[in-house]
Amino acid sequence: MNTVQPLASKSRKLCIGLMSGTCCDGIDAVLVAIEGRGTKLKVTELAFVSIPYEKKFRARLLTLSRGEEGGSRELCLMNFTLGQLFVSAAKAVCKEAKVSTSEIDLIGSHGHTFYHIPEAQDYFGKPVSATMQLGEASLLSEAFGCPVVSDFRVRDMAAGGQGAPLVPYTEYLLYRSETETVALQNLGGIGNLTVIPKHALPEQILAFDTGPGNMVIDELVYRYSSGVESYDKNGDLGRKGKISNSLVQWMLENDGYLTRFPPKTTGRERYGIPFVDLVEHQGVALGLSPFDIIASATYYTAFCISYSLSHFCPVPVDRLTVGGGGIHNSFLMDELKQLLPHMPVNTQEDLGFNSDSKEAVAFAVLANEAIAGRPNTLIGATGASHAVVMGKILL
Ligand SMILES: Nc1ncnc2c1ncn2[C@@H]1O[C@H](COP(=O)(O)OP(=O)(O)OP(=O)(O)O)[C@@H](O)[C@H]1O
Ligand SMILES: CC(=O)N[C@H]1[C@@H]2OC[C@@H](O2)[C@@H](O)[C@@H]1O[C@H](C)C(=O)O
Repeated sequence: MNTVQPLASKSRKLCIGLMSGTCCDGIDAVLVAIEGRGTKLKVTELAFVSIPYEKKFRARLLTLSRGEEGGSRELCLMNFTLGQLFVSAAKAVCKEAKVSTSEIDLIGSHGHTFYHIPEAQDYFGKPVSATMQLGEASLLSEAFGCPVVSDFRVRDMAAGGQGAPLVPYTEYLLYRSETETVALQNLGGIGNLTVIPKHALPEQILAFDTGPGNMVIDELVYRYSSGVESYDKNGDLGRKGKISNSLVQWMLENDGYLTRFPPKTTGRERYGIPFVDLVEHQGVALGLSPFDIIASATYYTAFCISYSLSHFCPVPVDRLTVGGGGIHNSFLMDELKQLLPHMPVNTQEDLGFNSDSKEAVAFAVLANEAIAGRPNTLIGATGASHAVVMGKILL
């Protein structure tokens, strides 16, 4: 018997979406009311909270995920510790909305991407894709007593996909247009682009990771502020520097990801500390100041987006809508607009959406589709052989 069926048919559900992104800055929790599903979906945001990780905890999580220290015991503990933090964030968003936890119908939790290797080799030398999201969802199930959907990416990988990006399916449901070809750029730790041609069918949508979003900028700022700041607030530091063509050219030549054709996805494994070490070393060798290096890294993020739009887009784009925390970096936004002089660039806010809650909303929506047994992936985003129902359902 399918015990989620009555819930799947409920006309209006109160759902929580939970996300910890590649910036590793904390947990985003959103409470939404969801009516309908598929192209009939209606989502109303009721409350949103972002609970930052404590500095020491964040540093340990990053160290552990780089595999430099820690072992099986700590990995096991981290899964449950994150699970508890997800419970606290979910409770906090209920409090913010003045909704009791017993009123929640459904939770969709992305967890935290601990490691993601879409193109690896297994022990026997065969190609394999693997990914691991932490944040034990059973703790949410126990705390809220409602169905919880989690661990979305693995099912897509099992179907031959890269397990990312997943938000584009929800962008298709919420942002498609009958009159325009819409492109959506997310500026999180990683940048990712979705192109939705006008009147598109799901299989006509293209989405992929463009390269670094804020990840390289954040790490540089962290270093130059001796750990006091973790991002370039409003882009003020980058704006003080001068973009170095030589450093940008060097980044381009040493990137190895940007020029590859989609489907493709990337993460901290490529643009994390080892990459930043090289960028910083090269910047110093070129005689650049910290501000110049931050400015050049910021420009590079914008360059990757404009390169991706001009090289990989199958159809002309009518407008670009940007979301994710990077919209608050006005230097980055200005550079992006300058690189795309003929394209209208706006933000999610201009369309009445919240940039910061978008990914958390997406995982509530993906959970809502999963409990109805509806495929919730796009093959043009992940490269899977067929669309699948992602998410493990805890009843
Ligand atoms: N006021 C601000 N000024 C400049 N940058 C900001 C500001 N606020 C947030 N950011 C940037 O946004 C980042 C967080 O963005 P977001 O929460 O969208 O990333 P994420 O969800 O962790 O990443 P991903 O989408 O790759 O998983 C911060 O690390 C910072 O770089
Ligand atoms: C493996 C992983 O966590 N990938 C993230 C990352 O951060 C942004 C980009 O790379 C995107 O592909 C994905 O996240 C969003 C939520 C997604 O799946 O759409």
